Amino acid sequence: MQIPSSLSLFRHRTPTFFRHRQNHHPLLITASKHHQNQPNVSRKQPPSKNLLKAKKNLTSKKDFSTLSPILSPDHTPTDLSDSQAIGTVAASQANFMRVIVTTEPEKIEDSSSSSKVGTELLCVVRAVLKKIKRRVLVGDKVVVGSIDWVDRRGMIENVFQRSSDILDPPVANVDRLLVLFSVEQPQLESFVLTRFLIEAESTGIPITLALNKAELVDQQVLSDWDTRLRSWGYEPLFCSVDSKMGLDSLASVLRDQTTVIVGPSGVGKSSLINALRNKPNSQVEVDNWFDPIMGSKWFEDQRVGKVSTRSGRGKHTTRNVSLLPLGGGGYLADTPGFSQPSLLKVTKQSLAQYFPEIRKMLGDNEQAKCAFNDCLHVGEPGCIVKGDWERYPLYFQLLDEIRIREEFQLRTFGTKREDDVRYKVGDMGVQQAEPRLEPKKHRRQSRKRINQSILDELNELDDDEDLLDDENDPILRALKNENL
Ligand SMILES: Nc1nc2c(ncn2[C@@H]2O[C@H](COP(=O)(O)OP(=O)(O)OP(=O)(O)O)[C@@H](O)[C@H]2O)c(=O)[nH]1
Ligand SMILES: [Zn+2]
Repeated sequence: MQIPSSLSLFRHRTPTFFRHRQNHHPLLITASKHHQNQPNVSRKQPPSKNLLKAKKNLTSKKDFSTLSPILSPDHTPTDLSDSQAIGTVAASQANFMRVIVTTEPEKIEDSSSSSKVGTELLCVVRAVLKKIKRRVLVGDKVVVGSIDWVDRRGMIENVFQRSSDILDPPVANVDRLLVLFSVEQPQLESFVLTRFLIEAESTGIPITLALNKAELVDQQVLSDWDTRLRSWGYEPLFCSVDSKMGLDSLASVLRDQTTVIVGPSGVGKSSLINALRNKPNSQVEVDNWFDPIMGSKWFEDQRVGKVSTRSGRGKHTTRNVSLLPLGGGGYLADTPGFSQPSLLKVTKQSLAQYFPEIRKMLGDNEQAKCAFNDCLHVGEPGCIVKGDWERYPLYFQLLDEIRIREEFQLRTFGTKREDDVRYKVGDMGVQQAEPRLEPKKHRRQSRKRINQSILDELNELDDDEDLLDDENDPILRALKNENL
């Protein structure tokens, strides 16, 4: 078994970058206010020896004032040390993240012959980020520190603010949604397509609409769809993975961007992902990201599908997604997005703005606004949205569906705002709604509570010892060694 030299991950507890920024960064000062004193914690149950050491380290030595500020997306740190770099999280598995370096310290660039940009680093997430619930997602731009350039390891120290994040699949900083349908097999159907488009529009992320399997129908059918979809407000790209038609245009649209493909089953999403990666007839690469570094045996043991003895449920069952680097630059998520659009983020009031046709009617007529601000555009007097467009009936149909859902929410939870309800996918994938707790900012965590949650999390690690036993887990072993 290959044992990574993860010791080096833990050497620099307080990276110079953060110490430096603390002097002038207002966000940092706010963020660190509540954590300045040393925590004073009582323990409920005796944890195992090695974790006890880890806890002691966290609760006595850790300086909480270095809690990381949220970095603005276009902030470029000029004071990166030799062991720091900026990168993009391309994949995550168990406790590890694969980060591709995008910006390196200038010193490194000068002194070494080859650039470190593009280097893949195997990283852990700095414990304090987990404690303050700063989740690191695939797609996140991050600061990596404590880098060992030889062994290609590091520790994620901070996360830049996201331009967007989507939940299905969980990816940050998505630049584009590629809505993929096929003209045949399965046949293109306007209502299903509209549902996907509305769901995509509701993310606010730019959309490209592509229609695959174009080789299966004649030119007339393509041109009819082209006319129709243009009247909806889209410029469809026709393509065929089989005949390679249109793949170059698609590749150039996706260049230098992070893209998630969405669309129904069977339209060719996986085939297209493979084609754009020039990997004909191969499985989408998901599983071997970490193997070269971790050694597959060890990694297998950490994988999805292990069943917890306690809960009887699978652990780590969250969907793993990786960003696959595209030849011409940019990334493609290997996991297609929302296979069944739920439209849960869409309200009666917001639905209209997700129809380009309605947007155009309202936008084109600066002074000709609807008589009422909250007009639903269903034929109210003074409404400027007339019924002379193809998808008007579909708008009604979706409005009806959303109205029924909102009434159900109102009856069940006393609120119809999507934000107040969260949906848990329960057994057998059935969605269950439950009222959301008060937003976090109204229940600011006390220091004691934060400290307790640190201990709780470490206790959870204790509980998970079947999964992360210290002899086999390089990180726990490193922690243990460091504290000896
Ligand atoms: N005729 C034709 N068939 C295609 C084309 N692209 C993909 N297919 C076939 O369509 C079928 C479905 O392709 P997939 O790539 O699995 O589709 P998918 O969208 O990933 O499907 P799910 O995994 O169910 O979501 C496969 O049999 C492909 O070979 C194409 O351009 N033309
Ligand atoms: Zn109106």
